[in-house]
Amino acid sequence: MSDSTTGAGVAIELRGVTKRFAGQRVPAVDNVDLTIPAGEIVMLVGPSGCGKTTTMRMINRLIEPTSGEILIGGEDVRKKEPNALRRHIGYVIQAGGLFPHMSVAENIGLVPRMLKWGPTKTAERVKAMLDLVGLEPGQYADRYPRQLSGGQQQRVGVARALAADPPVLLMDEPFGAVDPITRAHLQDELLSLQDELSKTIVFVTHDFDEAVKLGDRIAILTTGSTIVQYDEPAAILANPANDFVRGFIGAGGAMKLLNVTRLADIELADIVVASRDEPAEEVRRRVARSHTPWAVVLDANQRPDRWLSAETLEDLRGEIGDAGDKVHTTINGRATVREALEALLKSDANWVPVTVRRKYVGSVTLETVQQAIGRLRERAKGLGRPR
Ligand SMILES: Nc1ncnc2c1ncn2[C@@H]1O[C@H](COP(=O)(O)OP(=O)(O)OP(=O)(O)O)[C@@H](O)[C@H]1O
Repeated sequence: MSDSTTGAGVAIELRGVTKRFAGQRVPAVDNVDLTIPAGEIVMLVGPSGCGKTTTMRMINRLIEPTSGEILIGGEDVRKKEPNALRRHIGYVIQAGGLFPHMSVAENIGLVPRMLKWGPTKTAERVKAMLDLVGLEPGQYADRYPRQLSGGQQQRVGVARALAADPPVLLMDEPFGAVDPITRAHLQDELLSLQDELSKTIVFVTHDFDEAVKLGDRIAILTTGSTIVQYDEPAAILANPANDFVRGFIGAGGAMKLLNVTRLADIELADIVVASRDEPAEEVRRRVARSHTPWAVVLDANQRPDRWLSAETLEDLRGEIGDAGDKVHTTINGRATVREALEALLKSDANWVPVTVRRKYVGSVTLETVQQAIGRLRERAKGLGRPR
């Protein structure tokens, strides 16, 4: 990692990392191996005192490991002077960790100033960062942290961490001190920021649901930062390694799995598709051979327009035309299986057409949802290898 390192994320690797604090019988972090891929959000989840914070703080050398090595972008962090290292690693802690005697602008401009960016470039950057985190610069730049709400302080904390465009962001329970609604907003904002920025983010949390929502991967840790399971959220939900992980997932694991699975990623029901200018006879024959006693009629732009039951088809002669009932509900392929389930339960029909860029791609039924869960479980068994 050179001094000029900024921008998109780089991989972080922990190799046999141990931290033994003076006077402690057992190490706080015990021989941990962990690879954090570039540009991903990795969540460290585990009970209080298991060593999450210690693990994270060794990455930016706020704590020095007793043994083992930590590589960022392939370079050993010990080769860098700690302060220089930290200028290229954003760090966000609970309540933002802002300096109370500095204004918002001074807090955000801290690292750019240390990097000797000059007043004009720093001021521009402060403004851009406030915009990025949704705070009006004219209104907030000159305030002091005590004049901000908890959520606003947290946003400033994120803005400060991102100011020098570091490739790596360490976030230690950053949203722990705000109310649940603000917390959900901040989580959504972090995800949309990450869509733009692709940083490598290590994020400590107690909250498994937060881990599922934000993480590309989740590391579930126990005493000594020992990794019990490290995988994608869907794989952990579908196939928890043991009772300890099951305990973390808590109640409703199957529903949480539906929350992280998109319709575009599951096999949809193959309902008979018809067009307006087709002879009803043809469609009737296809429906008779299919599993579902109805057909979906697409318009000229491949959008789901109407649907025809087998009974309606029975009496229909000639072209389909305007026959059948209007399709009222459709769902986008980016929606989660849980949202589809809700749409199914709300609608009168027992199926909902799925669209991608407004074109019909398949349908979702209760059976589709059930099969998807089965397949996710199967796939997770294959994915659930230790990494
Ligand atoms: N400076 C220190 N000196 C001695 N022991 C320490 C020090 N810092 C942490 N520890 C111990 O190391 C262990 C791991 O602490 P750490 O703060 O990393 O856990 P954590 O998982 O982040 O906990 P929490 O979720 O409660 O923040 C704990 O047993 C803690 O008491």
